[in-house]
Amino acid sequence: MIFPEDFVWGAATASYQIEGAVKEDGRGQSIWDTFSHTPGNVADGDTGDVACDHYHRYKDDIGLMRELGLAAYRFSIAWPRIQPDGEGSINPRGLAFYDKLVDELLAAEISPYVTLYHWDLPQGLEDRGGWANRDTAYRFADYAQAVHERLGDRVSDWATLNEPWVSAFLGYGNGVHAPGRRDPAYAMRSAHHLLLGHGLAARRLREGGAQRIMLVVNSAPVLTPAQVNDPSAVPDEADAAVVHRIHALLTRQFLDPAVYGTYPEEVIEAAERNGGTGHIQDGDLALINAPIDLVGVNYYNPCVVEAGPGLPADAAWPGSEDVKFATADAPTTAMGWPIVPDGLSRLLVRLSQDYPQVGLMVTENGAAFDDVLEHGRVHDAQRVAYLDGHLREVWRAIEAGADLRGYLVWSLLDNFEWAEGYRRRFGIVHVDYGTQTRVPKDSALWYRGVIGRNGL
Ligand SMILES: OC[C@@H]1[C@@H](O)[C@H](O)[C@@H](O)c2[nH]c(CCc3ccccc3)c[n+]21
Repeated sequence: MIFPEDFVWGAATASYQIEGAVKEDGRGQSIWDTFSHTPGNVADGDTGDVACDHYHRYKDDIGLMRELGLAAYRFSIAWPRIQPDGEGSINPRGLAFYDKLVDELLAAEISPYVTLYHWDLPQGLEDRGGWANRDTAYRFADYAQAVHERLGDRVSDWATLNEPWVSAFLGYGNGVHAPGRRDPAYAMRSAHHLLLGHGLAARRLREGGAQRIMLVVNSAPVLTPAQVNDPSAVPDEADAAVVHRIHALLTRQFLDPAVYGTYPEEVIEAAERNGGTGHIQDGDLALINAPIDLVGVNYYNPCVVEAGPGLPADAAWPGSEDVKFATADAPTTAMGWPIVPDGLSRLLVRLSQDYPQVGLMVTENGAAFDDVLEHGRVHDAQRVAYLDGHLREVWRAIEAGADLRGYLVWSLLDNFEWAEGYRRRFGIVHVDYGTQTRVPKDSALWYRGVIGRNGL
């Protein structure tokens, strides 16, 4: 299976998960600093205070990327390094770090893919309402413009947000992520203001001459248990209604406004059930509908649902009523997520049909397994099998006509896995957090071969 000539092979990370140095060079506090330092929120009391110490080790890490032959590296910029309080004057030392990072990547002939927001909102903005406050969307556009003005001459690929669904529904809906709010009305408002921030920022980026702009979403084919292994299975009426609604809330809630300037009716209905639609102002959808070039797709597993009693209160989010999130008849990763490779091709083909105007890029795909470092090696055969299986599906989606531009594995390094802390390892490179030693796993060596052959 040989991929297109210009197919982009890379890896992805995010600022709070790898950088550490949380108080260095004027960095302000983020909601993840606050959340991780609040006892009970993160497994083992882990925080991102040190993480992979990438802030100090970025040159060596880029050397690793070069050895693996990566063509692209997706990373996120920590807003609190650029504007410690989320607005106002720019912190020159914060911006200087990313300036050096970009130059080091270019020197290694690796294309920088910048994510402007990967969840580390400045705490100062959260103190003023965070994403539930409409003003935050405008602060985000100012921040995006300031970063683009400094890096836009060398960075061509810009993602505004990483996974607004997670920011809104895990951050403000069920509170398992920062800022840990449990308010369904706030969740609906936050989802809208994140989209507004995306649209406003995308316009500033385009005005500044950005070459490619993307919105990155967590997405999945929404399937009944029977459909997981039998695509021809026909769900009953109740299950079909749940599948349709969850697809609307998980994926269409974000891609329909961005690509078409419309909300699915299921989103309006969820808002009407949770605080109303007063936050949606005339003209907002036109602002959100800023032209973008690509949709970034983060895929890990299908979303398996059937009609049922709904999530318990501490896990529920607007729209999850009457839904039972089922398990699939499939092996699982260390996260308990089902391994269903053809879910990726089914998703990519569906998105290419629903949103033919934009290209697609797999901006995250990967798996956590209980890796063992022995004699200086990590024989992560399960991760190789996971990646191999999913890459075959990416190839099939291309064969089926999807405009797939590239694949970025999650993640380059083992890192801070949000509420799971450091106990879950997604990296193709092992990190010993005690010594900060990096060891490429077998999956990294395998991936280097895939890149060298441009295929499987
Ligand atoms: O959980 C693995 C990765 C995270 O480390 C990335 O930062 C994030 O972009 C990302 N998104 C997803 C899929 C949605 C999800 C997010 C968080 C927790 C569970 C599922 C998986 N991942």
